[in-house]
Amino acid sequence: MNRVSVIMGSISDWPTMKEAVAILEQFDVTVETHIISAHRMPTEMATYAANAREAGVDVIIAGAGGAAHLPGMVAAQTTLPVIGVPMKTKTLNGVDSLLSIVQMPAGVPVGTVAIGEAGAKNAAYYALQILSITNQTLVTELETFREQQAQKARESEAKLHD
Ligand SMILES: Nc1c(C(=O)O)ncn1[C@@H]1O[C@H](COP(=O)(O)O)[C@@H](O)[C@H]1O
Repeated sequence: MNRVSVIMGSISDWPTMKEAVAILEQFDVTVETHIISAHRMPTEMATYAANAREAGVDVIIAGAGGAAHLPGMVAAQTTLPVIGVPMKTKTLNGVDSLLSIVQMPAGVPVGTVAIGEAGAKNAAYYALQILSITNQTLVTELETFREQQAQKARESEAKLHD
């Protein structure tokens, strides 16, 4: 079974990152969650990232806020796909997190999504789409999800003209 790792710099990121976990759990994948900070737990972070592929992880979703170095530092130590989720912050509205995550040097990519909960949700869908390259069940499930989403939009369109 496919495995997605959802990691975050602090427990204070959980209200955002749980949105990603909730979506992943609706699909046929195993999810693991960890608090791992590049700043506060540099040794554990390096060990985790370096061993993730061998441990059976397929995709890493990493959320962090402010000086959000976690996604980039994890990406530096693995060739697994890393998706970065910038936390919304009180001081700079998450622009600090976004810029810290997105501006990686060439050769060490972090696939960066939008700030906050919408970003966390899209990180989950993006991880599922990556996994669907080799998982036909996920292809079918994602197509069903897209159709349900379209149906809801059509219904709201119809309500607008009631
Ligand atoms: N950006 C990082 C990293 C890191 O990048 O290693 N470790 C913690 N943090 C961030 O600090 C913010 C405040 O954390 P606290 O609420 O624990 O003070 C969180 O959004 C976390 O992701």
